[in-house]
Amino acid sequence: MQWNGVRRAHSLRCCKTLTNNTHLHHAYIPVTMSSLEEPLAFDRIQRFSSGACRPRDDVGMGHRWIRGRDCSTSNSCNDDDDDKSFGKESFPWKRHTRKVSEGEILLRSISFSGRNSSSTVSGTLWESKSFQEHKFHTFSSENGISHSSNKLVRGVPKFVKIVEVGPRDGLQNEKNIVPTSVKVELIQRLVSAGLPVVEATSFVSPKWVPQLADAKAVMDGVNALDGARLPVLTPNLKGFEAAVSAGAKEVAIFASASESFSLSNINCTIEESLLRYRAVVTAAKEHSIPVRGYVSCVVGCPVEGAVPPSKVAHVVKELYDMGCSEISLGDTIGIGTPGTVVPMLEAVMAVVPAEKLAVHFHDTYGQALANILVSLQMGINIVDSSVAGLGGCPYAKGASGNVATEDVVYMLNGLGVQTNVDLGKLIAAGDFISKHLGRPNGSKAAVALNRRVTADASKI
Ligand SMILES: CC(C)(COP(=O)([O-])OP(=O)([O-])OC[C@H]1O[C@@H](n2cnc3c(N)ncnc32)[C@H](O)[C@@H]1OP(=O)([O-])[O-])[C@@H](O)C(=O)NCCC(=O)NCCSC(=O)C[C@@](C)(O)CC(=O)[O-]
Repeated sequence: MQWNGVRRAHSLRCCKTLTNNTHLHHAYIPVTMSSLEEPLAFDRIQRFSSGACRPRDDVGMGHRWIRGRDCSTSNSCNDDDDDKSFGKESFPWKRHTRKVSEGEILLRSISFSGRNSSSTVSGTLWESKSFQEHKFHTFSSENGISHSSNKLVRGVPKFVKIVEVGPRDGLQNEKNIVPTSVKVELIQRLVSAGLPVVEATSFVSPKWVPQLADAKAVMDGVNALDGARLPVLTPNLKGFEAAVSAGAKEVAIFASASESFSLSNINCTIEESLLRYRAVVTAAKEHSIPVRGYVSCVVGCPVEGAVPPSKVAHVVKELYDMGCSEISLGDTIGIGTPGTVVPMLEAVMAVVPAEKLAVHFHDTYGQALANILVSLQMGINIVDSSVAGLGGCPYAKGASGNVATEDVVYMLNGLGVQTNVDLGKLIAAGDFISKHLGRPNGSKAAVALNRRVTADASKI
């Protein structure tokens, strides 16, 4: 989650400490958020989780935060260690090369094999003067791990829907405004990589998020694309109406589990935002437009510290009851670990079915893939991610972007989970936007695979 723009003074009702400040504005927020620069060590966790704004009677979250998960779901959290084979993966490589005539332009073909043949995903990428074929085995073929035989992966779904949020969540944070044509090409590339949902832009106030002020033009450029859904963010009826007249066929509303964050992000309290969103959902129903709901700060808030799972569950349930077709749980500042994510998911899954939930992890502490894995084990099968790990938060120094889509796809391929995403084309899309932004691709998998390709090419 990233944003930029104006922060208007607003009455604060959520917490005594903040109420004592006359208003919530830039000068306040970064001071608290700068704590993200420090590693989240044990003493740091205690300081973070005892934020001044957290209700004093909330001891449950602090306990969980420190002690880690205490899970009662059947498919994920038994800690038996009788199946040690999972850790013994090997990575055999098959490589065939052949020379081609100078100047001939060929497409590289890479195939990524999962545990069984049905999970193989292949595609073409990178124009090249040479042709090679690799088989990347990211699973062990020796120990015979399968969904039915290994309890650690048994709970993982066979198919995961990836919701690509890079063009919106990623680009809303860029210091320099990205040209509309680049945004459009990025979306085109992501759609052609097989991503089933690509969040295209936001119809928010351009004063708040100038980076996405070209929302209508972006929609004009991508409306004709087939093969993917292209939802957009709408914070109110004004945004909804603009989105519909720009051709949007799906929208997303975004609430928060933290009062302070709600105020700083959309300038209203949680309850006020829910009122607004009811109006959006009602209007969307009249147009038969599906509405996705987001809840930010599901494990921690940059201002308030730890956020109790019960509060997250309350907001999620409100969005579900008002008619959201899917609700995405955002670890906005990427502070979660499986130890905090599991209790949050337990609380949420007690009020909304797992199949209606998505997870949205930022990767500030490098915990995103672990958090995704544990979420999948608990029955979630929708994952948000951002190509090349685009993103970062201007008010949380040191906070990074969403987990990189390439890394998620690489992990899922290794688990034999289908996504229908062509990793090669996805990496090419990530390289495209990274090049435009003038920085290295933020995906570790993309960097490693690119390095391998370069090394192999030099041997020819
Ligand atoms: C909600 C508001 C509009 C309230 O902002 P406000 O200032 O309280 O609104 P207002 O009603 O007083 O309007 C102020 C001005 O904005 C205009 N305006 C009002 N609405 C719109 C609109 N829809 N589109 C275009 N313009 C709009 C309105 O017409 C007016 O213009 P003026 O009269 O001054 O010229 C503002 O706070 C806002 O736009 N916030 C958006 C912030 C944002 O986009 N944040 C990032 C997305 S959330 C996120 O990233 C989290 C997520 C989803 O990724 C999950 C996670 O990681 O946690």
